[in-house]
Amino acid sequence: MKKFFSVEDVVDIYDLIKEALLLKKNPYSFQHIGKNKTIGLVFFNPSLRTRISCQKAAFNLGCSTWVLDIHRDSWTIEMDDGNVMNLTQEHLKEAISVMSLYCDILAVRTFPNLSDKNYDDQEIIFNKILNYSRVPVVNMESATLHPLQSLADVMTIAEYTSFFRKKCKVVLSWVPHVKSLPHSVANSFAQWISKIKQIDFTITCPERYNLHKKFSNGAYITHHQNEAFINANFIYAKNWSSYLDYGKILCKNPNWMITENKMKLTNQAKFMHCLPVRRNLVVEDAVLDSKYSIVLQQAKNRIYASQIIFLRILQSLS
Ligand SMILES: NCCC[C@H](NC(=O)CCC(=O)O)C(=O)O
Ligand SMILES: NC(=O)OP(=O)(O)O
Repeated sequence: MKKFFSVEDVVDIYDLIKEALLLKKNPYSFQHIGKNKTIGLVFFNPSLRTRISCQKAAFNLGCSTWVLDIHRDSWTIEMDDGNVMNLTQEHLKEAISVMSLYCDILAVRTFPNLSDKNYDDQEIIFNKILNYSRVPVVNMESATLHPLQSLADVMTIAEYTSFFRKKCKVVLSWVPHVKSLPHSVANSFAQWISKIKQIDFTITCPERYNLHKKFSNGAYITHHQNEAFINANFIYAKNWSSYLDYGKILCKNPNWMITENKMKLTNQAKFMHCLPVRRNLVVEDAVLDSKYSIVLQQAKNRIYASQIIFLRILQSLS
């Protein structure tokens, strides 16, 4: 594997999930591969899980890591080309080129601006980073996708379905939020799920909240949340801002929150969320604290999702 931007960089997703689950059983089996290797983790946005699970994954492979939180620790970075840099201190071009000299894999988080749809859709920043880096780049959540999260999510579903032996219904449900949030987690989840043929996939969201067709292709889409929940085996809750009215918050209706009563419509569905989650805005305490919630299993699988990706890249280096 030469880079990890999306599911399209994966040859066989079933194989990848299987190997990641094997790593979970035997996390130190490839400790030799990371000897004298370094993974650089660069954050243009906050993180808890991605940052620490990637560090743990690297540790499991015998690699060292360094982390740079751009806004807290570094110079102000100029992202655009051709500007007179009166207000910014270092250009992305030098910053990424230099950082890539200090590691063997460069993992980067760059959220969308949510104001210029084309700019975000074309992944301008991530593509510049790919271009400037001398080493393979891993996506830790970009303008449109969060593939490490989605890999952990499909691994979690695999664990609860005896590796997809049972057909299952997965529902991605939009939920309310007070902030304008990216589409990356939802897009990426839809993209990965659509590659697994045993999954019957539904997306439910308010009017004008449909995701880009490129990612939601193949899903059954309904604006009636209750209808979507019937017979569901997994409810994946996530807020995103409107895609059509790009980045806008058009709905704050609290009736979209996931409640215990709504979960009763399902087939004893497991509750999933990528975290961080705002309690009693997105989901009721009673659901998050119930035995149906598998958010911590998802978070744990973030380690092995990163680990299998780092492993595949390290194997391709040697
Ligand atoms: N990496 C997981 C999700 C990150 C981000 N959530 C957030 O920014 C929520 C923060 C808040 O609740 O203010 C998102 O939706 O893409
Ligand atoms: N789920 C996830 O990516 O969490 P962080 O934003 O805390 O890394």
